[in-house]
Amino acid sequence: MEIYRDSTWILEDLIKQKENNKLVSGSLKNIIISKHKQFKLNNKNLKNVFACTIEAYKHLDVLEYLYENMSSLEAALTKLEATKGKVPNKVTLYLMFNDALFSKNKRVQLPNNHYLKKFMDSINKSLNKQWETFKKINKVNSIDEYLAKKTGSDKPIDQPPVRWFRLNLAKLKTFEQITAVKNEIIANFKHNVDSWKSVQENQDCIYEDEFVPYLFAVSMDFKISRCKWYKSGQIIIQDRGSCFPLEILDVKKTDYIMDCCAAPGNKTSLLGGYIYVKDRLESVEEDQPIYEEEEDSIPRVVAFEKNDKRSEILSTMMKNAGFEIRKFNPDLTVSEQSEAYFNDDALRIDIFHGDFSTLCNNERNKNIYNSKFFKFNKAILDPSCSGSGIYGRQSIDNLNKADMERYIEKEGERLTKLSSFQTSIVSHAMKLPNLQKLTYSTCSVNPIENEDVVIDLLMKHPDWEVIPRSESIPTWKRRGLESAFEKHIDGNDCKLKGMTVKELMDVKDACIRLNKEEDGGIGFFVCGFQRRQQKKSKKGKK
Ligand SMILES: C[S@@+](CC[C@H](N)C(=O)[O-])C[C@H]1O[C@@H](n2cnc3c(N)ncnc32)[C@H](O)[C@@H]1O
Repeated sequence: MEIYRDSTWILEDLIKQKENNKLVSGSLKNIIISKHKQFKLNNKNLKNVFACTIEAYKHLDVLEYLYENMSSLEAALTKLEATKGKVPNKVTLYLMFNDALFSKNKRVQLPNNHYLKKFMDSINKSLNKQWETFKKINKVNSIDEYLAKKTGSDKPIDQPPVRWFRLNLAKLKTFEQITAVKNEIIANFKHNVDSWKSVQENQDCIYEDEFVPYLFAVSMDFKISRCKWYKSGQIIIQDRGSCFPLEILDVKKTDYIMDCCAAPGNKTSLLGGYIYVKDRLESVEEDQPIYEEEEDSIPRVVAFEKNDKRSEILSTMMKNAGFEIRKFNPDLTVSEQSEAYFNDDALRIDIFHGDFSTLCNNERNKNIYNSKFFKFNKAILDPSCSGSGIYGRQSIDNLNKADMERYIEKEGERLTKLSSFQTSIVSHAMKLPNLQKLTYSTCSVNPIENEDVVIDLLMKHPDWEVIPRSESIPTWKRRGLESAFEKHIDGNDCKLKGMTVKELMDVKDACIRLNKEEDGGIGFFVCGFQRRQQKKSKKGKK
């Protein structure tokens, strides 16, 4: 009964959101997990509660119809109240109806002698009869057909076409080790193919990416989490697009880099691997350590995260990935430090549990900027976004879209807010005097969060320009969305202040898009920016 009780709380909350005209956003899985935590529910039931709630939520209108139209229900409930003195509420009934009609074994999850199981058995016939009527009215043969008809989607599967993983350079201490693990992984597959599409249906194939070093794609059926390299932390699951910002940032040994919106930390750990390793890989002797002693103990990578829980996740992820961490609170006290943080050969990452946009905003924060942060010359900005490029949202998006008018209105408001937040956080970074290069990225496919933000930033910050295509993964074909730039052109003129049509098209070319599925993974957007070189004055030239 605990499963139905917990699922009832969560489903009631989701229904309330819907009734209050709030669109449910994010993946349904994450919503349910967070509600599970919010209500402090029994973790052992999470999997069942998840399945039970998600299915009932998807079928809500059908369950409402059955509840309203089953003529014998009222009498059966009255009888139950007379004998037991209690009746399940409407939402619990929805959940039990859903299990009885649409679960795999078409059974409610209760022991045979439970009074509610007996109650459900007593109404089972009329429930099925009402469901038959519903199918007839809607001219469908199954619940899946009904959902497909309602949402206009014929795609029941919402998962990436392949799995991507990369070597974790922080755990591979010599070039020899890197090569050995890479070769061992490849040898585990029968075929080393030259396109990610070839691995899709074939568990025997592996693809080594041509754009990101040490990144591989394998079939979705290959269980990465079961293999020894994953268990030992030598490989990390990371989508292709998510690795692109670091390729554009062109990490050098002399860099000091901020990851301004870091949790859960996929890009931070990739960055950590690159900054301590990458530019030494080519020249290093086979059996020599790839890490050199640092000249000082000033952190080279700092990661900001303002959310409490996500900041915890970030620290755990960094430790698991092999980094020594030091963690600061918003009041700038050290809250946690790995024992080996100050060891000479430690790969250090500093984590700031605080709001990046307050950096340098007041006297106290200026002090930090003027000390440790003074050296930071590059930044990654991967702020919160609508997540419209990620997987696991299809059912929730389709449900929202079924109510199209409300969807368009609410989604429009939400995207406008997100877009102005995204512009403001990158704007803040652009004002930090020592920053020379940064990347802006989202896992959204909406131009308002992507190309529009890029244009907005260029208009607000004439001292910054985009990193040109020639330095931004030039061979990647899919660049900025045509329509997002065309709207700024009037005949032969660019409507944007101080920009020619040619310059605008160069901006389009500097942007990179990865289309969901078509490019092998999540939908992703990234654009690099650099501070314009100061033109030398005539006096200086002389
Ligand atoms: C899209 S996620 C980052 C994903 C991460 N870059 C990765 O690759 O794993 C955005 C993160 O930025 C955090 N965030 C949003 N605004 C922030 C701010 N002003 N300061 C610091 N972190 C912020 C959010 O809490 C969220 O964890």
